[in-house]
Amino acid sequence: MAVSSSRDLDSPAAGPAIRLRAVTKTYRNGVPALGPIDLAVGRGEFVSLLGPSGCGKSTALRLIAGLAEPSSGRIEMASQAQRGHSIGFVFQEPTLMPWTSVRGNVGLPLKLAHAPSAEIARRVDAALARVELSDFAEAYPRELSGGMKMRASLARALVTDPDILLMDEPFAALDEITRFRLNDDLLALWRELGKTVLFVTHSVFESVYLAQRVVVMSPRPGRIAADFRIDAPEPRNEDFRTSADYAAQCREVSRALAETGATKVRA
Ligand SMILES: Nc1ncnc2c1ncn2[C@@H]1O[C@H](COP(=O)(O)OP(=O)(O)OP(=O)(O)O)[C@@H](O)[C@H]1O
Repeated sequence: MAVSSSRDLDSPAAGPAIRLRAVTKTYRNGVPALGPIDLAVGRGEFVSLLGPSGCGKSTALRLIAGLAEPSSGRIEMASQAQRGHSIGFVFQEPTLMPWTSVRGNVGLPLKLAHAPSAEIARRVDAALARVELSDFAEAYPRELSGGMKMRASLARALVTDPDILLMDEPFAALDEITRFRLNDDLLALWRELGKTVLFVTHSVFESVYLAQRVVVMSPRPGRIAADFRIDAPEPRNEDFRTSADYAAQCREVSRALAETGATKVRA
């Protein structure tokens, strides 16, 4: 089969931040992990990819980040993001280097880009302030709570001022109180910074709370089963989380997820 895969420049002025056209991914071992999927994420939009374990959500993020190539189809990015600097990636594990401080970890992408040390210091300070971790700049990862480690990881993704933030179940391993707090802080950052966010999660509740659009994926190979626009007052807060409207939208998204067969027990 002819394979056409590319990460082309879209029109720089208009168009979405990210566009996937008939993208598929089959791994070398023959596992068809994803697609075909078509997806457009608008500039400044907050979109959540929701789907069962193994449906290809992380694969989709890795393809968008350029960490892997699609087997077929095309991925088009807005011009800034094409240069790679303009994508920030936050993983489920904070993946901090244990031998250096929070400051050293957060500054790593700038150090790798050979930025001058004064600029690194300035941008690291700004990123740490954004995630409320300024007081822990000199601490080592082992001295941080799970939530603080995730804040450091988020600061590291923000330090290059990317246009696009790709987040792969970043809060899944955290306790619920910490997760709610980070949800609110992430929304505040998104409102302030206007970045395009693509946020992968297993959680219906988290996706409806955070996203403007929830894209529901079917089991592997993941395809788009439903695409919901979430209707919520701004800013979203505890009132929304406890509202009948939130509960109703969660039910609707849950139903769509169940209709994909995702919640059936598989042999
Ligand atoms: N490098 C790889 N080589 C072979 N198969 C892979 C590779 N990476 C992922 N897979 C397989 O591709 C499928 C999709 O994996 P992926 O991690 O993208 O799913 P996911 O939806 O993110 O899952 P989870 O929610 O559990 O993290 C799975 O069946 C997985 O085992």
